[in-house]
Amino acid sequence: MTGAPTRPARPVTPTTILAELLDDLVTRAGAGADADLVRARDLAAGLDPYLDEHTSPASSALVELEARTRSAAWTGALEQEMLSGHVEGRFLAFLVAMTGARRVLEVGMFTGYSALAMAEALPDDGELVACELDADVAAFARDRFAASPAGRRIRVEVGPAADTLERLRGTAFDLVFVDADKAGYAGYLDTVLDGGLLAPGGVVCVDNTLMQGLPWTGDRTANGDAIAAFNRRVTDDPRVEQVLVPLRDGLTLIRRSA
Ligand SMILES: C[S@@+](CC[C@H](N)C(=O)[O-])C[C@H]1O[C@@H](n2cnc3c(N)ncnc32)[C@H](O)[C@@H]1O
Repeated sequence: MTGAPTRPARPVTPTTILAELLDDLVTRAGAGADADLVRARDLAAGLDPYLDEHTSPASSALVELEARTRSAAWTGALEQEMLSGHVEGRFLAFLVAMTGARRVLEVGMFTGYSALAMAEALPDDGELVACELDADVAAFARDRFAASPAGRRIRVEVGPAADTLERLRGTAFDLVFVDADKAGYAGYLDTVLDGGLLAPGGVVCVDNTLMQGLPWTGDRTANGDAIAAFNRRVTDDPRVEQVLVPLRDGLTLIRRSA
């Protein structure tokens, strides 16, 4: 990445993709656009701003982290759209506080937004272990963690998450947030469940389980297929119960079956 400003974020969630499609239709229809079409566009386009406005604000450290992520010029596999952001960050922080989690594991850290959001909700002696493959983006995140008091609760593990999870076998976490390579999701969940990584009563949160709507519409892509297969596997897995929450690009909460 470099310091040059990059393009505006593109839509990457079912709602924002829908809003963009409807906006194109309204534009194409011109002055004669059907009132119901305009209403459908406004419903879709207004949802995220409404959620933002009515969710408690992010800390100044998170606002700064997001601004720096948005203004960096990303290359290769990384892009600004990977950042989870305000509402999802608040949701994850709420889960940490609500469950009384003391130990959190994150698989896929990027610039550290969700890691720092969750760390801010941990008690003083809490710890968050964040796995990240890319050493440069890990350095970006570490720089932001150093600028926040909650950052000292975060330990970054650089390398393939599968290797880190193997090393962590037997270390229990109260909350696990999976947000890395989609093809790896099933393996991560298996290691977490079978490798002693989930504390009794612990919750696993898995991101992007709607994957831009690809599992039920549109073109086949590797990520869409991986998420479709993962969702089917979890649905059929007698070890767990789950709920798919339509937050941003979909967040599935998973716990062991009673
Ligand atoms: C969607 S981003 C994470 C976003 C972050 N959780 C947030 O809220 O801002 C996915 C991250 O997973 C990392 N990643 C991809 N494959 C990985 C792997 N095998 N092991 C560890 N991290 C991986 C990518 O480098 C990327 O930074």
